[in-house]
Amino acid sequence: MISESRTIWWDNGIKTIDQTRLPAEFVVITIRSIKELVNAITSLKIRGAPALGAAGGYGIALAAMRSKFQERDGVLHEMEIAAEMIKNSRPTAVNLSWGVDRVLRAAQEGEIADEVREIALREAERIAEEDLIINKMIGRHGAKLLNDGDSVLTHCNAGRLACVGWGTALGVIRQAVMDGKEIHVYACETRPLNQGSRLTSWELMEDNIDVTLVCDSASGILMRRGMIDSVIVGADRITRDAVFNKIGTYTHAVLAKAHGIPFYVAAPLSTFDASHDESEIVIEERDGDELRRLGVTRLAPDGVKVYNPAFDATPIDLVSAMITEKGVFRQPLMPPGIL
Ligand SMILES: CSC[C@@H](O)[C@@H](O)C(=O)COP(=O)(O)O
Repeated sequence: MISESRTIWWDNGIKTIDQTRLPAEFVVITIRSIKELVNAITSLKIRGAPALGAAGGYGIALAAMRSKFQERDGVLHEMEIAAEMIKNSRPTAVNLSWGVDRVLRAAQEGEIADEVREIALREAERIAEEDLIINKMIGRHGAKLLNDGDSVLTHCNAGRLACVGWGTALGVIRQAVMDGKEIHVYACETRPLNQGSRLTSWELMEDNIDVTLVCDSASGILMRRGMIDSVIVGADRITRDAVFNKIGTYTHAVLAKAHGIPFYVAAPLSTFDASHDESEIVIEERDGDELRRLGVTRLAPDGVKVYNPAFDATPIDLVSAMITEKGVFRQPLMPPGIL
């Protein structure tokens, strides 16, 4: 049975699965303040571009609901302050600011405070509901690229946990399996925070999809031995010239090119940012302790210098096709209306 349940929803606050506790524990948390939301985003309790889009939208609704102001402008002002805090919590994934701005823009239409609140929550719900529908469309378009018996390599977690449901890269795989194809997935562990081992392998096993966990640097041997038919990853932002995704994605893309293996990027149109080039995008750098330690276990000498970028940029000429809700795009790679 393939899971269609939602990973983020509204119920007197933002409800979501705490992804830092998987796979050991499945815990649903309730976020009731902007401070808690920013903490949940920076600590990766909520993560993955489309899930961040929904969280950003719900965050603005939360700011509206919690505002004590009786006047429209007071509520909107508090929402704008919250918007800045939320957007600054993770700079690379464009969906976060996209979700925040979309709800903020819609709420401007409200003429009185209560109407602002009502519109904000309605728009946030719309983003979440649309995400599920869009991911299903991505899945249906992308599944046509996979053949019965294929082995697919994926990196990080671009599954239902990273979205409101279904997933982008994993949504393509889910759909292919639902279509009756036998698909085998190699999930890269995704150092340093192990989204591949903790989340992707858990999620696929829950759905009885055949998955083998490999360390990130095993992709070369797998490709050289002819064990990979295609690579499918998600994206945090797609500029005119590059795909930003979890650190390590670029390495798989270069290897795929060298071995003549298709490298696919599955993402909604909301992840495309055609107004920028690679050079203009800030890549989030995270705390060095993510490499120095694993929980309480020391992995490196205390104080060793660490460079810990959370994402890398893959030049788009390494991408074989973009899989979006509007279809699969090869030449040109950018969907119509994006540029
Ligand atoms: C559909 S999710 C696409 C990306 O957001 C995903 O591949 C990724 O890189 C997530 O990084 P993370 O740091 O775990 O938020």
